[in-house]
Order: sequence, then C-alpha cells, then structure tokens
Amino acid sequence: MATTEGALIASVNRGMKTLREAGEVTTKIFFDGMARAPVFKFKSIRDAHDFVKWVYSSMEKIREVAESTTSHGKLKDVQVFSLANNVWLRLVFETGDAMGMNMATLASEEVCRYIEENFRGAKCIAVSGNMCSDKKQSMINSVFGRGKTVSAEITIPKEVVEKDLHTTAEQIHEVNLRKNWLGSARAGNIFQFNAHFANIIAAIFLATGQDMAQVVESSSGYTWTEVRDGDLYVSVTLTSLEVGTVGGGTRLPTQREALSIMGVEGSGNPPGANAKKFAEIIAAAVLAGELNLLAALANKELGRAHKRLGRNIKA
Ligand SMILES: CC(C)(COP(=O)([O-])OP(=O)([O-])OC[C@H]1O[C@@H](n2cnc3c(N)ncnc32)[C@H](O)[C@@H]1OP(=O)([O-])[O-])[C@@H](O)C(=O)NCCC(=O)NCCSC(=O)C[C@@](C)(O)CC(=O)[O-]
Ligand SMILES: NC(=O)C1=CN([C@@H]2O[C@H](COP(=O)(O)OP(=O)(O)OC[C@H]3O[C@@H](n4cnc5c(N)ncnc54)[C@H](OP(=O)(O)O)[C@@H]3O)[C@@H](O)[C@H]2O)C=CC1
Repeated sequence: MATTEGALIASVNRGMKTLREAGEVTTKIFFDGMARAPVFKFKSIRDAHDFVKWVYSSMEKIREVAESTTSHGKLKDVQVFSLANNVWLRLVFETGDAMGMNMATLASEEVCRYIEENFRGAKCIAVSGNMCSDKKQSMINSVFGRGKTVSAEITIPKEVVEKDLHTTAEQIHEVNLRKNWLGSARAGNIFQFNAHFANIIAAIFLATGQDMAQVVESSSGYTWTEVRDGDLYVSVTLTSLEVGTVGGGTRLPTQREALSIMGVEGSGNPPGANAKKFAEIIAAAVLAGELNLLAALANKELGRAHKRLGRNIKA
C-alpha cells in the first residue's frame, strides 16, 4: 500500500492480524467484464428503433468485428439503451489479466466503424458515451458491475474480536448499521455503504500501477455484518473493481515488484487468473480495513490514533 494517510497502515494491519487469527477469508468473484459504451445518433426514433432491432440480429458479426482487434479480449455482452433518437451500446468485454480500458476502446472503435459502414444513418458521436461509466460514479456500474464484482467474508470468534479489537461483535454491528447503512442513506449516498473502501483501494492502486482515477467507481460497495451467537460475521462487496496485472502502469518496475510480492505479476495461467486473484486479495484487504475502522469507531480510538500516527503526538 502507498499512502499519506497517517494511520492507514496500522489500521489495515490490525484488521489483517484479526482476520489471520480468526481463520480463512472466503472471496468470490460474481462478475467480470470491462464496459465501453459508444453513443449513436439517428434522425428519428423510428431509425433508432430499427437500429436496435438490427443490433440484436447482428450480434455474431459485432462480436467478430470487436474481437478482431485483440487476442485476449472477448465480447461477452452488448447492453442496449436508448433515449429519443440516441442509442448507446454498452459493450462488455472479458479482458484477461488487463484492466482492459485500452483494449475495450480499440475494439469498440472498430465496432463503431463497422456500424457506420453497415447501418445507414447511424452516426457514432463518441466511442465513450458515459453509459460505460469510466472514472465516474454511476448506478449502472453498481447494478451491472464493471471490472470485477467481488465479495469477501469471514466469521470472527468473539474472543478474537475482544482480544485484538478491544470491542464486541454487537458494538461493531451497531456501528455498521447506524453509520454505514443509515448514515449513508440519510446522506443521500447510493453507491458507498461503507466506511473507507477508498482508503485501501487508493493505496493499493498507487502501489501496483492501477489507474488512480478509477478509484472513483472501484471504491463503491457495501459492508455487511451479522452477530452469530456472539461471533461477528463481516463481509464486503465491491461492485466495480477495475484492476489489471498486465498493461498500463503495471509495467513500471516498482509497481511490478509490488504485484510480484503477491504472486500476481503479469499474465496468469490461464490468462485472467492473476487479475482475478489480485481482485480477491484487494477484497480481503478492504475487509481488514473496514473491520478495523468499525472497531476503532466503536472504541472511540479514531482521534487518538491519528494524533499519534498522523501528527506524531503521544495521546
Ligand atoms: C492505530 C490502531 C491500530 C492502534 O490500535 P491498538 O490496539 O492500540 O494497537 P496496538 O499498538 O496494540 O497494535 C495492535 C496491532 O495493530 C497493528 N499496528 C498498530 N500500530 C501499527 C503501526 N504503527 N504500524 C503497523 N501496524 C500497526 C499491528 O498489527 C499490531 O499488532 P502487533 O504487530 O503489535 O502484533 C487503532 O487505534 C486504529 O486502527 N485506529 C483507527 C485508525 C483508522 O482506521 N484510520 C483509518 C483512516 S480514517 C479515514 O481516513 C476515513 C474516515 C474515518 O473519515 C471515514 C469515515 O467517515 O468513517
Ligand atoms: N483508451 C482509453 O479510453 C482509456 C485508457 N486508459 C488507460 O488504459 C490503460 C489500461 O488499458 P489496458 O487495455 O488494460 O492495457 P494496455 O493498453 O497496456 O494493453 C494490454 C494488452 O496486453 C496484452 N496482453 C498480454 N497478456 C495479456 C493477458 N494475460 N491478459 C490480457 N491482456 C494481455 C493484450 O493484447 P491483445 O489485446 O493484443 O490481446 C492487451 O490488450 C491504462 O494505462 C489506463 O490508464 C484508461 C481509461 C480510458
């Protein structure tokens, strides 16, 4: 992790120590796909409607055109949206170990060229029509996923919660409900029912050569807790985690080294395996950070910790 947040390393470290003592973290990827969504304009809604019908009947050809630009990318879905005489095609790609934004953009440009040549009156206004949605918070990413949708979970015995986090499952659960859920809802937040996913995501992105601007949507998600016979069940779900282990800034030597420490540098076997494993490691780290901050809030430790670790003042 690379961060200027004074207490963050200590925070995630204590969370990880707790997870390690509690047992195994389970992680699962529920969705994997990078989206690019060109916007097309038509003369009338009649033409836009005909175009949508044509797209559904031309899926195989569109897939062939898209995949002609890449050996790793696979077009897995075309999601169609319209507004008056405008149509967006949200092209969703499996991108192997790459985060895939260049790969998906190059493939989408080829699809746009094919459409303009083969459907009379279709004009591609922009290869990115914001239904993608890259580097912006959006409901579409939260609902459909972008990059990877990944969850991590663990149940922590009450003795471990008390020893390492100096609190109880009940107190952590109450902070989660009243802060992350009720507080976020009252604040009008619709994407981030969590405490500080962004802290961990930003620090890992910087250390491993990810695209920093994608922290915006990659830190969307939910923290869920339950008290189970005094033990704490805790889980995190990241809806749109956009990461890669090849391409972009992962080519830089220090960033490559950070990925190799986790055993996920470069191409996986099969391709995509490294990026998936990396996403699961990130979800587990987010779980550690989230668990620990909820405990620190329950204990009223926040100000004291930041005084000591941020300002270097003994509390
Ligand atoms: C700071 C602690 C962990 C102390 O907590 P403690 O229990 O007094 O710590 P300890 O000294 O007894 O050490 C326990 C363990 O913590 C770790 N640890 C402890 N110190 C270090 C260190 N210097 N470097 C690395 N690891 C450290 C380490 O794992 C250690 O185990 P050990 O190795 O000794 O067996 C605790 O008070 C704490 O976590 N406080 C909360 C800090 C925090 O989570 N900040 C997050 C950022 S806040 C923010 O940016 C977002 C926010 C809050 O605004 C979002 C929101 O609205 O919610
Ligand atoms: N163009 C845009 O609109 C945007 C670009 N970006 C930038 O794009 C970059 C990331 O794009 P991205 O496409 O991920 O990376 P790159 O553009 O660096 O391309 C990665 C290429 O690596 C090849 N490759 C080799 N091994 C593998 C493997 N195991 N799995 C997958 N691909 C492999 C693929 O080639 P092949 O396709 O031939 O198979 C792939 O296209 C970042 O720098 C980011 O900042 C960010 C946002 C928007």
